[in-house]
Amino acid sequence: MANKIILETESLSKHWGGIKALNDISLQFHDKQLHGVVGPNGAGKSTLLNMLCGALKPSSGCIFHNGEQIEGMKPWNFVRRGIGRSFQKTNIYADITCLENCAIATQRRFTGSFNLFASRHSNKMVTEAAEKALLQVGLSNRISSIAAEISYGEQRQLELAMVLATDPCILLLDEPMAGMGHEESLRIIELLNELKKSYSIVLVEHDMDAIFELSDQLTVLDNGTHLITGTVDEVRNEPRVKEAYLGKEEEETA
Ligand SMILES: Nc1ncnc2c1ncn2[C@@H]1O[C@H](COP(=O)(O)OP(=O)(O)OP(=O)(O)O)[C@@H](O)[C@H]1O
Repeated sequence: MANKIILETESLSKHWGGIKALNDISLQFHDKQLHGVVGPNGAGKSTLLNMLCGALKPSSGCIFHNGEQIEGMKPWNFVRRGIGRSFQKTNIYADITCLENCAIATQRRFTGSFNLFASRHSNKMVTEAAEKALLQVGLSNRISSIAAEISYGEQRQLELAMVLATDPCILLLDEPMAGMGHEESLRIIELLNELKKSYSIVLVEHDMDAIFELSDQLTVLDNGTHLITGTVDEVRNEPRVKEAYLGKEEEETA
């Protein structure tokens, strides 16, 4: 039986003036699966993630989380619902420790009136959640390191830890392997293979080898339109995709 649908878009569109960044996109994201999203530059991948995390309001269409319509809600409501987002550019606070970075991320859960109840007890919970997130990404040995002083690859791992520290059930990841060397990418692939056993992951990534290895479902966007969603084999064997994207990539890398 297929895993349950945890997040869903229905005819989702985002237009800026005459630019149709995304047009009429209907997708389903399943629990404990990794759903890859690929497409050439400007296809609309980041726009999709920005709408799925509540940072951007759709021009039209709907987003459902566990069947409940959420596209009109505030971004912090998305976080509280367990929808966590990482960014293309490293988004860490450079001058403080890895633990402090994760603690700040954890506190994003406790926004608004929750701050009224800040206490030693909640501080302990925040620290424990931050430590757990660092452990999950293999950075336990960096707890007290200043973020600016760890390697670039570790900084990307730290950013993943900061998403995990918000206690998500859905991870929206925008190019977590960007700028990484081969060894560092392999570490992230291993990590995502582990994380997808517990989370629903939407992964935007230009590294095709990584996307093919990791994706349970794969969506191709092209110029704001939805070309296809299927298994990696289905997508790779689709003639339109072969010609338009993967064929080109494969030729280039052959
Ligand atoms: N704030 C904005 N105002 C106007 N146009 C925008 C804005 N943000 C994105 N766009 C346009 O929307 C389209 C989709 O952009 P988006 O960043 O989502 O693509 P992408 O697939 O993530 O590209 P890349 O792989 O280069 O990151 C592009 O034509 C882009 O120029």
